[in-house]
Amino acid sequence: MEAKTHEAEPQEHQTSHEWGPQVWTHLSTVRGRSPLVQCITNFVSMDLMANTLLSAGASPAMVHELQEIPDFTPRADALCVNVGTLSTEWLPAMMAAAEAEVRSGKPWVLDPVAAGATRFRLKACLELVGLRPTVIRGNGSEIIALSRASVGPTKGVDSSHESTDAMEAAKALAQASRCIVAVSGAIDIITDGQRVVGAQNGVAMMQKITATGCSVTALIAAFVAVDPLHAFEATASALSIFGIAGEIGMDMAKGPASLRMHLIDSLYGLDEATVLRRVNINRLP
Ligand SMILES: Nc1ncnc2c1ncn2[C@@H]1O[C@H](COP(=O)(O)OP(=O)(O)O)[C@@H](O)[C@H]1O
Ligand SMILES: Cc1ncsc1CCOP(=O)(O)O
Ligand SMILES: [Mg+2]
Repeated sequence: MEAKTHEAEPQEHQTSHEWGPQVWTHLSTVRGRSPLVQCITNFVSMDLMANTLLSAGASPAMVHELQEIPDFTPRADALCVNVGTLSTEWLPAMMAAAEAEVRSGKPWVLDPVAAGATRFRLKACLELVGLRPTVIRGNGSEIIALSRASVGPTKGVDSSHESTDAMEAAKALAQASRCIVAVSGAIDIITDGQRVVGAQNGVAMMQKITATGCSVTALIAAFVAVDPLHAFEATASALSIFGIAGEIGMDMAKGPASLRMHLIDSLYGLDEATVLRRVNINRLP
């Protein structure tokens, strides 16, 4: 039987002013509870993803061996599945872990990296979507490809679309898959198929650091782990917090490499006043 943990009555839309305290509560709860996040992710992202989770106060574990899933996954508070360096050998572990999370009523988050680049990848992503992720987070091109279930010309893991180009695709995917869909970009779009908000934190230089998208997906998993009944709000909070850390990090950075370091430091050091002042989440039409 499928456990029903991550569906609550939709709340009314809030103003940006009202989001601040909620975003701070999500971050403080992650720091206080330190959720264990199992990550089955690509080789490129493992380091930045683990460090992002640690600096936010969560506990990362990169566990991807199929034989370990039955022992390990039930102990995780959330799961992050990322198909960035997908191979035939890894897919069964991703599927088994997702099924285990759903069975134990825990949230899991999918990052469909380069979903539209190859037929193998698209088919795998569609199978994973069928296992009811709590949240899907991709860039504009990935969400469009997944929503249309189509392979096409892509820039691989990078987006050739603005996040706003994927607004309707995101809504359709959220409705069809009954999950939260987040599209990252200059404006991060978050939708449950009905409500749509935009988180406008972050800096463009974050696109020049590999695995920032992967890492914010894992951060979403940590935030949803501590508030599974409000996955929509927790997803917006995670994207906003990561963006704020990027904004503060950019004040000290000289380029992508130092931004990577300062982003992690800023995420670790975020305080309540800064979060309340900088959160920029608004309803979108
Ligand atoms: N133009 C931009 N302005 C501000 N933040 C951005 C911009 N582009 C991407 N970001 C941020 O960078 C992070 C990674 O997003 P993105 O580059 O879209 O993902 P991916 O790496 O999966 O393609 C997200 O936190 C997103 O909000
Ligand atoms: C470069 C690369 N190639 C396969 S996965 C990957 C990392 C992609 O990370 P992100 O989607 O966060 O930019
Ligand atoms: Mg990505």
